[in-house]
Amino acid sequence: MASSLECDVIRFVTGNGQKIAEVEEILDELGLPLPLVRTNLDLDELQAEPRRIAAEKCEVAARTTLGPTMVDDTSLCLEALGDMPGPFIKWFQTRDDVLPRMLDGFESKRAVALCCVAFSNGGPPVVFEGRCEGTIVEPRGERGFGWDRCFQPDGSDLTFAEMPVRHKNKISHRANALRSLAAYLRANPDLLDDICDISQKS
Ligand SMILES: O=c1nc[nH]c2c1ncn2[C@H]1C[C@H](O)[C@@H](COP(=O)(O)OP(=O)(O)OP(=O)(O)O)O1
Ligand SMILES: [Mg+2]
Repeated sequence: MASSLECDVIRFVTGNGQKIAEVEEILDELGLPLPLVRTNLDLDELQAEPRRIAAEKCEVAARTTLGPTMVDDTSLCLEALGDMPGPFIKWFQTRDDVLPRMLDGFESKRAVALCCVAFSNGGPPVVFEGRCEGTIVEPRGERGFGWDRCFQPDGSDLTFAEMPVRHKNKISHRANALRSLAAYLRANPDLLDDICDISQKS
């Protein structure tokens, strides 16, 4: 705790408070409590391949915030629909049961949640991808956000919205992306030189 006060900050650019809450909890759990500060910038999201959306958004954000920046862009890919809506998922969340209704008449209910976390400390962004496979089900549960009530990860009888947040944060697409980021930052501690000393935090 004390060391983070001596640190500069990383701007986490998002309009979604629940997303950054999960990111902070996952990083804590990984023993890497980065000094994140939420910055609520409404930036355009280039519609492209998911990794590029995150990279582009991070680059624009780093230029705008003029400092170390992180973004998370999350896609939900439905097998029956050729991986659509993917990054467009946000615009399909008009009703709680919209995902199961979209798959009415399709045999496959398979879905992949894909989280792309991009980080830049001024240079070109690096992107880390995390996946979580599962199935789309009728909405169940009260926790979480977005499409958590309709996503049941493989290996569980519960939707993300039914399981304790700690459990979601162990197995989620976001946790998998942040594990790769943590490994990268631990292998390249010089990247955080101006921000914080992660050796005190592991
Ligand atoms: O773990 C998740 N569990 C359930 N739903 C989720 C999750 N993560 C993102 N979501 C939702 C939010 C948004 O409807 C869409 C992704 O869009 P995405 O652009 O990444 O998020 P956003 O626009 O809400 O926030 P931001 O300002 O960081 O772009 O899927
Ligand atoms: Mg967004």
